[in-house]
Amino acid sequence: MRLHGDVSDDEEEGAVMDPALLSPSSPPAGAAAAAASRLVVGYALTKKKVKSFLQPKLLLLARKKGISFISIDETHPLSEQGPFDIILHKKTSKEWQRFLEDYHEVHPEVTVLDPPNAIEHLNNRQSMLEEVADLNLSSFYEEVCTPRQLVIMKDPSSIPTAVAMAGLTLPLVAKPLVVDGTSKSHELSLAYDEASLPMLDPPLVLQEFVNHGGILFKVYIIGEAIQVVRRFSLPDVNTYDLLNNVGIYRLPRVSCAAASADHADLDPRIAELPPRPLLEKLGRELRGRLGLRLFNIDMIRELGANDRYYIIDINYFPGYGKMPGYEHIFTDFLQSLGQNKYQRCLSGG
Ligand SMILES: O=P(O)(O)O[C@H]1[C@H](O)[C@@H](OP(=O)(O)O)[C@H](OP(=O)(O)O)[C@@H](OP(=O)(O)O)[C@H]1O
Ligand SMILES: Nc1ncnc2c1ncn2[C@@H]1O[C@H](COP(=O)(O)OP(=O)(O)O)[C@@H](O)[C@H]1O
Ligand SMILES: [Mg+2]
Ligand SMILES: [Mg+2]
Repeated sequence: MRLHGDVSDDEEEGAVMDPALLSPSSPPAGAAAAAASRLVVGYALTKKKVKSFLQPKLLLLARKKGISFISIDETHPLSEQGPFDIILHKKTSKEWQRFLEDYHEVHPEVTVLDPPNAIEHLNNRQSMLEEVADLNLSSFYEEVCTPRQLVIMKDPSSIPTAVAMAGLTLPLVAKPLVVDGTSKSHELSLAYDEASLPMLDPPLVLQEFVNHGGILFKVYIIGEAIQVVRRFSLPDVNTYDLLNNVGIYRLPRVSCAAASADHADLDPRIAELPPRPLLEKLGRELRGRLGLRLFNIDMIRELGANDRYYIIDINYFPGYGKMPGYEHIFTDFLQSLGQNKYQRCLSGG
């Protein structure tokens, strides 16, 4: 929280936009930005994430609200950069984790979004869903669960026996166990028959495929704010498909931003968004249990069981840039963190 050198909103409104602020690839110089802002946000994000997240509309609005973004140089000590009020990051290396944790020990006043060990929980497709499995969100009206799944660490030849012993029903979605930001970790396949299972490549999770009318709900969480969008997903698998398909099918990358189904002409029973109170409860519970403030949930609703929802994926710091109005929600969130910190400062806490 900058207590000196503040610039009022009125002054900011009239200010001429520095072109450097409009280009995500050339963030403002640290000291200059810090001097003009009340909230300094350092970021350590991949190039791809910088491009999708730090869009001109976010930078413009942030600037108006007295928030500046500064790129962190990971090769230099963090204490020699900034000073930061908030650090945003999505980097999976152990070195970065240690670097950040060491810095946070010395600078507990800096808000780190989010703690590296909490993020790590989402980098593995088994641990990411554990908290959901422990949730007791099912009510008289709805049920929230995860598909049954099995982890295979090695020895592909043992998969058919392991699947039979776990009582999993085919078809199965095979997903790489570790999610590390590479496109390989998103290479999924669908296994139709038991005999082909040894062709899979562990370590992976095998998850029961759930028919859901081909529509997925992406639920974005930013602190306490929740936004949900519809995306096209995989088509349902029927008995005919099951009887006539054998082998392992590589799945295309589905449910990405280009697959928006928000304006599609859909059967209302399939298109209907999950009820708001359910999403709020889910967001609140998962925020607390995961210890994270920035994530999204991929959710599907079982076809023919209109009140049963399955959570199939949770992503840290997802593609917020494709979420309608994200610039407002995100800057409001950053401001609220700044406010809380300022109040704690005033009360000597
Ligand atoms: O695992 P899934 O469910 O696919 O979620 C992905 C990841 O979060 C991607 O980020 P990352 O590549 O950092 O893992 C993100 O890409 P961007 O960060 O480029 O936006 C995608 O945004 P969409 O493209 O909006 O789906 C988001 O859908
Ligand atoms: N168990 C499942 N049943 C039906 N469809 C699924 C299942 N798991 C994944 N999918 C489909 O595959 C897509 C990608 O799977 P997901 O687990 O979200 O992996 P990623 O992390 O690569 O996004 C989902 O968005 C959904 O369309
Ligand atoms: Mg997903
Ligand atoms: Mg994912």
